[in-house]
Amino acid sequence: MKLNIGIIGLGLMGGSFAKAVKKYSIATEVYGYARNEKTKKEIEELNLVDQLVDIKTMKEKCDLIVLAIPVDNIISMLPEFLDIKDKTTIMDLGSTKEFIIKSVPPKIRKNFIAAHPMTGTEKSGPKAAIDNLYEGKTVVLCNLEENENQHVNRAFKVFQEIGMRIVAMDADEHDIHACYMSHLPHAISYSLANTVMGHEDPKSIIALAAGGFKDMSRIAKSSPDMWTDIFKQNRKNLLASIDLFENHMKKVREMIETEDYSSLKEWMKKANTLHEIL
Ligand SMILES: NC(=O)c1ccc[n+]([C@@H]2O[C@H](COP(=O)([O-])OP(=O)(O)OC[C@H]3O[C@@H](n4cnc5c(N)ncnc54)[C@H](O)[C@@H]3O)[C@@H](O)[C@H]2O)c1
Ligand SMILES: O=C(O)C(=O)C[C@]1(C(=O)O)C=C[C@H](O)C=C1
Repeated sequence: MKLNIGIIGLGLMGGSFAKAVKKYSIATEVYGYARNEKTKKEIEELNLVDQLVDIKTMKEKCDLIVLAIPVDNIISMLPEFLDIKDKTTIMDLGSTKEFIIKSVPPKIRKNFIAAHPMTGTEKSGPKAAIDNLYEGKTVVLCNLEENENQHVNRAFKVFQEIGMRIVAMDADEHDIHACYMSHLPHAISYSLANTVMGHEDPKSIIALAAGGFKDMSRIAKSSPDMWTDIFKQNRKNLLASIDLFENHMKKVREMIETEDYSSLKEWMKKANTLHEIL
């Protein structure tokens, strides 16, 4: 399958997607769209796309247009695509799905594939784009029954050819799972980073931080632009998950305070079992 592919937003996800479709010879041509001159220069220096174009040209030339920008920006850009051709597939890679799908204008709903690749890093921008980000990873596709077959088939082919496993799911269900396995961990990592920086001076952090703290705080480096939008769009689920997490913090605090070490050990043993399945 050879497609003209347009990518809007050539940061970690979009830039890595460009690399993947080139590697597997899926694209005849890869077109990119970026807003500012600094980003355009970076994209050109990194040779991420064949050509940088405007949205109008992308709509004329592309079979598949991929939105790899923060989730609120995806929603605000949707009206731009009201006049795409029937055979053009448009797809987003956003980390939330319910709000985005609800915001798709009915006229282009059949064209719009709501995708969430369950892969990434804490880095952002064109320089963060890497080879093999998608290979062997899972992509969640939501509410596919609202899409026309030609667009579903095209999305399946592209993701399969870049080596991904596909899971289909309802958007509301997706947002709950993504909350517990991605959004809550980010809220915890940001909280941990701020807690430690509020107590420890930079010199001590540099001298003493070891693997455990580095592992737990890696994702606290993630882009505030991207994550503010995600927390906003998945607010309801995130609030519920924070309540459950706080219950565990209260529980561990209580077991330590009352010196109930046998319960503490059982609680830890239960947590150990996570890695029997992961
Ligand atoms: N980072 C991850 O681990 C990860 C994983 C899965 C999904 N996602 C989702 O993928 C999307 C992109 O995330 P990313 O990590 O690639 O972010 P990123 O910051 O690395 O890249 C986004 C790029 O889009 C540009 N951009 C923003 N608004 C734009 C607009 N209106 N028009 C054109 N360009 C615009 C930014 O300048 C930036 O270069 C987000 O929706 C995010 O939720 C991210
Ligand atoms: O590995 C990382 O650094 C990530 O943050 C990737 C990660 C996550 O695992 O939470 C981040 C956002 C997603 O939408 C999907 C994946």
